[in-house]
Amino acid sequence: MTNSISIHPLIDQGIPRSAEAFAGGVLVCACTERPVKVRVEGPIAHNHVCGCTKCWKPAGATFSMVAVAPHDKVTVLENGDKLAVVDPAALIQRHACTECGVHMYGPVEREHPFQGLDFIHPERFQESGWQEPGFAAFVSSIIEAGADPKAMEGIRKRLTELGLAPYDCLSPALMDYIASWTAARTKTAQHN
Ligand SMILES: N[C@@H](CCC(=O)N[C@@H](CSCO)C(=O)NCC(=O)O)C(=O)O
Ligand SMILES: [Zn+2]
Ligand SMILES: [Zn+2]
Repeated sequence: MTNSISIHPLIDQGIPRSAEAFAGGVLVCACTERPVKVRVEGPIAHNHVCGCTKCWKPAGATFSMVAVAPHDKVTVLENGDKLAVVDPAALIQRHACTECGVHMYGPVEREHPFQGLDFIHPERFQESGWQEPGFAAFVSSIIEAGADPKAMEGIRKRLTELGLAPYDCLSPALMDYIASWTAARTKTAQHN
């Protein structure tokens, strides 16, 4: 019974399809008092579920749900004093609410193919209609968080059933994008 495996509470019953183009919204943390609010202006991209140990997950989830938006479209609206960077050494500078733990936005500031993008968790939007996740990244990494390696076959099967192709890194399209960026940079360096 692959149905008994919880991937993420919001998608275990099937992925909600976005009706129309998502125009952006406000991400809200889980605090009942003084919640942190972050505006994302315009659409999000590359929504996916992620099995890595670093992305924020709601209680009971095996995978996080994470997407990107351009950094200049992301603005802290309220209670930004509650935010702190989880790991200053990480590529993604995850800004988390120090009270409830929800990661609100994670900019990539270093020279990297994702530089200029912020990682966000669409499920924290107070609005609905955001682009649904399209693939599953870092699937093998759930073992690092305690999943039984013997359960992996069933988990990959369930992800596939949900329409989330499982990958142990990012999707082929994103991996090709990263490799193209690296190749272009290497070429430039060789010509200098
Ligand atoms: N096995 C590690 C993998 C962590 C990892 O590399 N995570 C990816 C994906 S996060 C969203 O897709 C990544 O790019 N991380 C950069 C960063 O975290 O700064 C683990 O599980 O910890
Ligand atoms: Zn909070
Ligand atoms: Zn992740």
